Amino acid sequence: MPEAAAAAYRVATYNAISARGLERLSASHFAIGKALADPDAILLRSHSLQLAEIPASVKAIGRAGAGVNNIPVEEMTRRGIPVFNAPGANANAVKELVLAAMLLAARNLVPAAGFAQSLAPGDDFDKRVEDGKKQFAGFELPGRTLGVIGLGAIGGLVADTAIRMGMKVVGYDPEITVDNAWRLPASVRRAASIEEVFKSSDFLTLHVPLNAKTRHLVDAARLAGARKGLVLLNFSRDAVVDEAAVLESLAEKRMRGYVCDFPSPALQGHPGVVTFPHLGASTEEAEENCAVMVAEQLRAFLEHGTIANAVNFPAVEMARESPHRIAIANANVPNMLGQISTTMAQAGLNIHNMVNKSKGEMAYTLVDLDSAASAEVVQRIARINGVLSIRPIPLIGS
Ligand SMILES: NC(=O)c1ccc[n+]([C@@H]2O[C@H](COP(=O)([O-])OP(=O)(O)OC[C@H]3O[C@@H](n4cnc5c(N)ncnc54)[C@H](O)[C@@H]3O)[C@@H](O)[C@H]2O)c1
Ligand SMILES: O=C(O)[C@H](O)COP(=O)(O)O
Repeated sequence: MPEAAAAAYRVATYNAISARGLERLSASHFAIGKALADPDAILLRSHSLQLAEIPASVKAIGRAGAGVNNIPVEEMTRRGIPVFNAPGANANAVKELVLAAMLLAARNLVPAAGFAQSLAPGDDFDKRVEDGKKQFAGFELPGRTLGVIGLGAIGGLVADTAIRMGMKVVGYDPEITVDNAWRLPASVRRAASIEEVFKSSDFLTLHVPLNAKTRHLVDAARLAGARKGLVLLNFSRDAVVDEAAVLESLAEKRMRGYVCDFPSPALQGHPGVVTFPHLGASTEEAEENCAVMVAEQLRAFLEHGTIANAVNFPAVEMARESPHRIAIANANVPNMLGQISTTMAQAGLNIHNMVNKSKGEMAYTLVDLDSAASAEVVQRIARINGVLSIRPIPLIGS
């Protein structure tokens, strides 16, 4: 995309982002380019973003997808930079791949297809087809139990579809949101512990983010308590599973199969393992949905300071009633608003409208002023202990 000469904002991309999303950042206001220098925002998918790639000019990061473990989120919070993602935008794509994974494991489709492809031509071709098929006889899904760990956007859809297919579903998610709980079919059984899910599942599917609590959530101890013949499905992240423990369980014929979206040297060529090249969100629809959602969120933040779907910032909306808007990220401690508004009052600035929201240890404030704040006032606010970032947001014409 050509760099607009007078663009108000610069966006550096670190992965291919769907054109439908980039179209939301109009060329008149946004210069977009691969690893563009001095960007106001970074837009990426799974690129593992290093701190050295995040210069001081960056005001926001947009992840066109769900997982943000490839972004140094805690450091961004300390710098007062929101990290946006696209919750739910690729959930259907992942759900469909999970269903495919269950079906291919139940019917031994990968080795069966390999067998059929490998048959040499010859007179007895049909006989060899019929003789060979008995090695691949499988089982059907209705009546089998699916365990779902993580009942968010993807886990919820997988649970719902499995119920519709006649499976029993047992779910585990101690941090489930009220909205996600309401969306679940009533017949999803709530497990009291993660061990109960392992014990009662024929298939177990993981839909949690990768973080300190979920790293090696599937380990040797939990697999030892799993139902014999378990098929484990991992479309979450590689490190949610201890691969060595899975390979051992497969070797001892306690587990039936491992289907995952994360190939690794240790898994290569292993019978009982099927891997895909991180394909979960790679559909035209999901790529568009994610790019459009995150581009809109970045645009709203850069142009107006409003926040939707930031993983580290509160949601903040405020109708634009003044061209003189200031956005401030600050520590969520007493008297921050008092100090900010006093500094503005001392400079003779009148607050027209204001909103302040907090999330965990940080807070975010939008202020519409009746007149412009000078660079000196902005600097004075920036120096208040606890202010993480401050940004005057001029109203740019359409
Ligand atoms: N394979 C792919 O291409 C692909 C695509 C999309 C997402 N993902 C992965 O899937 C993850 C989930 O995506 P989502 O859109 O469903 O996210 P989500 O935020 O909607 O759902 C995650 C759920 O996990 C739950 N959770 C967190 N910690 C937990 C724990 N210790 N035990 C049980 N539940 C826990 C949360 O409460 C939440 O309900 C992403 O973070 C990403 O890593 C992979
Ligand atoms: O977390 C996600 O959204 C997925 O892992 C998709 O990653 P991708 O955008 O690189 O396909």
